[in-house]
Parts: sequence; structure tokens; C-alpha cells
Amino acid sequence: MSVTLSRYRVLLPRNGRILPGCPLRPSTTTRIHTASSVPSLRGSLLDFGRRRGGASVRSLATVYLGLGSNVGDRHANLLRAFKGLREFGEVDATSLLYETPPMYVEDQPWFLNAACRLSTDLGPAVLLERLKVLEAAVGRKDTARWGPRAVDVDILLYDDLVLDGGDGGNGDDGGDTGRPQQHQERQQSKRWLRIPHPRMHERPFVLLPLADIQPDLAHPVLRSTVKELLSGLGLSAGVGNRTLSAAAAGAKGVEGQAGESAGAGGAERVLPMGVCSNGHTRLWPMEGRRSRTYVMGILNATPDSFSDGGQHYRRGGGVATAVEHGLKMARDGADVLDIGGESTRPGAAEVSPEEEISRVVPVIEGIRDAATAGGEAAAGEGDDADTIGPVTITVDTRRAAVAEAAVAAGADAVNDVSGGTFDPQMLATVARTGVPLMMMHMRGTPQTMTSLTDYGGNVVGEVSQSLEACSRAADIAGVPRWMHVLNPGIGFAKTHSQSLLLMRELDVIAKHVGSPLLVGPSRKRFIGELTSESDPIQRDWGTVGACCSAAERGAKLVRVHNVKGAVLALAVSDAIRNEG
Ligand SMILES: Nc1ncnc2c1ncn2[C@@H]1O[C@H](COP(=O)(O)OP(=O)(O)OP(=O)(O)O)[C@@H](O)[C@H]1O
Ligand SMILES: Nc1nc2c(c(=O)[nH]1)N=C(CO)CN2
Repeated sequence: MSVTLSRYRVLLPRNGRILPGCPLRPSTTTRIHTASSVPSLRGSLLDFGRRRGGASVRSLATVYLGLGSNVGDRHANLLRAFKGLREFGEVDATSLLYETPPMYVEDQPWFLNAACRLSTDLGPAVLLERLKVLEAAVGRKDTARWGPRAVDVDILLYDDLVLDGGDGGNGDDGGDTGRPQQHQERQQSKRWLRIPHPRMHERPFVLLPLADIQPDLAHPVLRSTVKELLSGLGLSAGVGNRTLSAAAAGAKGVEGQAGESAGAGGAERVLPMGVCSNGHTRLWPMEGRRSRTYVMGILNATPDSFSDGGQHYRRGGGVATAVEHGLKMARDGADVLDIGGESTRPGAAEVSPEEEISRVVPVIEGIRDAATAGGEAAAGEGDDADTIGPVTITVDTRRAAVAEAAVAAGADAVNDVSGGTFDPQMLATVARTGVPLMMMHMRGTPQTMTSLTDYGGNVVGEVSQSLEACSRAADIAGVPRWMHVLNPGIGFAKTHSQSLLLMRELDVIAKHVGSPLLVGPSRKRFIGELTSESDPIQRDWGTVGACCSAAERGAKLVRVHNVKGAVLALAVSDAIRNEG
């Protein structure tokens, strides 16, 4: 049965009867929408909003949106769209980020795709109109259907609404025949709207990110969950092997390249961090053959760090020595330099934000100036993962003011050992600056942490849950999950055996949290104890062992003092894992 409201038809599932326009059986659990039960469907769908307050109070709708971009700085486009969506309600969950082969029209650059969940009082048609305005503001031009675009935001699901708002007058289940001219004419003539999005179930680039948010979410018409729809495409949800099988790729018209590297044919998770020499956001492959274990070089702009005693800062000239050491680490193969102005060794004294800023900002500026001068020639579209660009810099701080000053000076991301909990302004500041956030697990402060090691016998579970909570808080504050890196905090409020257990069960933590893991074993006490080395500087061989073990168990980044050792060792262990 259907009710016609203005030009829109709401499909009402009844008695398991197949609905017009629905490819499969309707769900018996689908909420039945009528004009009275869904006030937002009264009258023309184009001129209502979900009103706040007064007699017509109603609950907020839960909407799932799919985002895509394959023109220009794809991540910058997605981030602008994401920030714009926060004006439409509360974006309370986001996905990871995927680089995906173009579907339908294959002769175009690869896309970046993500998804988010929006809680909004906007009705579906008003939401659609506002999305179109947002897409235009981000830079979308009218293009051929399924063709290249700066940004595309599709309404995937809107509560469990089943809405057939026309098909643009061409009778196709998903709209038109794909002829560009017809598509443009239709776009200009009138808006049509179908919910659920008529093609979402066949799109890995929609289902993969959706599964990050809610794998058990049910499609209100097909009755299958997102996880089940993915498995129907030969893919699995969550961290692990998501590579599209050649059969599934062929069946769905995806650019499947059977016989080539597995990663070339399917979607891959990526982490946006830093800038390529073409000015676009650099994308770090997090799975597939292009992926490897990334090395973060530690650069202490402090006079009192535990393992180097400030040797690269205090002795022999402060900033200049630190900059020189940073550049050496970059030449040794560091993917990112982590610059910190406050020691977090056990018992270390706090420094003021002003002091911290005065330590890190000149070093960031010095490295930025020296490194950008050495950038390579600009690369074309879609090369954002492979282009070697200016060195990537993170600032190691717990303070929002320091993070803000560091990003203004050229830092690409914030690395917070307190997981965003020390400074109440940290999450909002990182959201505003639009950089990725690395969040570490710890308890207490460097002064108190050594006595806070009681995890009730479940350090792995506690750390996983705590990291997940940090990630949720950051997500809600406006730092999308695809920009999170999580760190179990080896040695921070952990005993020797707890550190070993966390190192051993990194894969469990990685699976639990989904986000890329950063691990920092470098020169730590547990390595000294295992190798009988009391001098931290003598612990690099042991550190390399820990890095290789971490990489085998799913760590995506390791934070080390001795970059060269880690880079060389990981080149071998990564190759054995990936190419064997
Ligand atoms: N669920 C939906 N979400 C977004 N747009 C929709 C939806 N259903 C129908 N449309 C209509 O589709 C029109 C074309 O949208 P768009 O240009 O983004 O299509 P496309 O991205 O090329 O193809 P597709 O929608 O299959 O991804 C929109 O103007 C809108 O009227
Ligand atoms: N991989 C991928 N392919 C697409 C995409 C997209 O976002 N990702 N969007 C399209 C237009 O809707 C057409 N094809």
C-alpha cells in the first residue's frame, strides 16, 4: 500500500507483500509510516522541517549519510562537508576512511569514502535540499551521473523510513539510465528522493564505512544487516581482510584486477595525515599491499627527557640542534616527527603552556622551513598515497593552547598522551583546527601513574574500552573517527607484565577499537629489564624487537628514538608479512 503525499509516495509494508519499487521483501519490523504518525511527511515534503518545541514536538531522526569525493584534495572536501553536516544536527558517529575504486563509471579517479550518523530535526526533503547547498559550497559542480565530483553526500537511511519520492521520470530503480545529459536535465528540473538509497546495498564504498558505525544496522526493506550485505559482496566488516574478491568485483562492475595485487582491486582503509607535495592531504594506506608499518621519530624539545636527557635540545644549541636531529630522522626514513616540549617520564615536573609553546614552536617552524624547501614535483590526482611530500609533524602535548600554536606553526596532527582528557578544551580545539588526533591510554599524571596499575586482572579489556571511550568523545566533539590514532600507552601506568601483555594482545585491542594503533615501546623500562640494560640509549636493539612484534600484531605506527634501526627492521618484517 502507498500513500501519496504531494509528489511523494511513502511505501507502507503490509503483510509481507512486495512493495512497488522494492527489490526484495519488506521487513516485517519496518515501522509503518502514515501521514499522522510521521508529521514530517504531512504536506509537501519540500517545505517542512522537523519543528522544535511547541505542540509539534517530535523525536529527532537518525540518519545515515554516505560521503564521497574524487576531485581535488579529496580529504579536505570530505572534511568540509563533515563540518557543514554538524550544522544540520548532531553528528554522533563517523566511520573510518576508504580509498575505493570508482563504480559504474570506471574511467575516473579513485574515490575517498566515509559515512556518518546524524541526529537531526530536519525532514528528509529539507535535508536533501540542504545537502545540495552544502555540496555546492564545498565545490561540487553539476556533473554527469556517477562522474567525478568534489563531494557527494547521499542519504542512505532515515530512521526506518521507506520513501519513494519518484525516480526523476525515467522509471529506473535507482533513477536514470546513466546518460549524462538526461541526468543533468533531471537534476535541474526537480528533486527526487528515495530512501533507503536505492543502490546502497550493492556499494562496497557505502557498506564498508557504514559497518564501522553499525554493522548490525538493518536495511528496512531488504531486512539484511549491513554486515550481511557486505558479506554478500564478498567483503567482511571491521578490521581485517576486507579485500574485494575478484569474483565480487567482477559481478559488481568494480574495477577488479584479478591477478594483480589484492589491494589494487578493492577498497582500502587510509589515514589522512600531512600534506603531499601537490598540496593535497597525504593518505597513508592502512591495509593492503601499499600499507606498511609507519615510523614516528621522537624529537624531544625538552631538557629532561628520560632516554636522551635532552641531548638533542639542551646540549649544543637548543633549537638548531633539535631541527638538525629532526631532519636526520626524516632522512633516515621517519614517516612523521613527533615534537614534544614536556617530558612525560615518570615523576617529570609539569611545565607551563607558555614554556611548552616556546620550546616546540621554533622547532616545528625550523623543520617546516627546511623540509618544505625539499618537496618534490607535484603529483596528479589520486596519487596522494604515494607522493613523498613535506615531512609530517605531530605535536606531543596534553594542552589545547600548545596544540593550537603548534598547528598554526605547521604541525599536521596532535599526539596527546592523555587521550584528550587532560585539557577540557583539547577535543574542541583539535576539531576546529581540523587535524588528526592521536590518543594514548594512561592513568593519572606522570607524577602519579606508577601507582595506578590495578586493572582488576583485565588490562587489555580496560585499555581497549578506555581508548574506545576517548575515540567516541573525540568523534562527538567533531574530530571524525577516520582521523583517530589510538595508543595503548606501554609503560604509562602499566607494570612490566602489563606492558608485555598489552604488546602481546595488540591484535585484540586493534580489533576492538578499529582505529589504527600507534605503539611506543622505545627504550622503555620493560625493554631494559628484558635486556639487562640500565642505560636507555643502549635499549635500541630491544626496541627493534618490540617494534617488529607490534607490527606483526597489527600496530600501524611505532614511535621510536632510533629511526634507522626501526625502518630497516620493519622493511624486513613487513615484507615477510605482506609479500610472503
Ligand atoms: N537517498 C538519496 N540521497 C541523495 N540523493 C537522492 C536520494 N534519492 C534520490 N536522490 C536524488 O538523486 C539526485 C542526484 O544525486 P547525485 O547527483 O548525488 O547522484 P549520483 O551521486 O550521481 O548518483 P547516486 O545517487 O546513485 O550516487 C539528487 O538530486 C536527488 O534528487
Ligand atoms: N568508489 C566509488 N564509486 C562511486 C562513487 C563513490 O562515492 N565511490 N560515487 C558515485 C556517484 O554516486 C559513483 N561511483
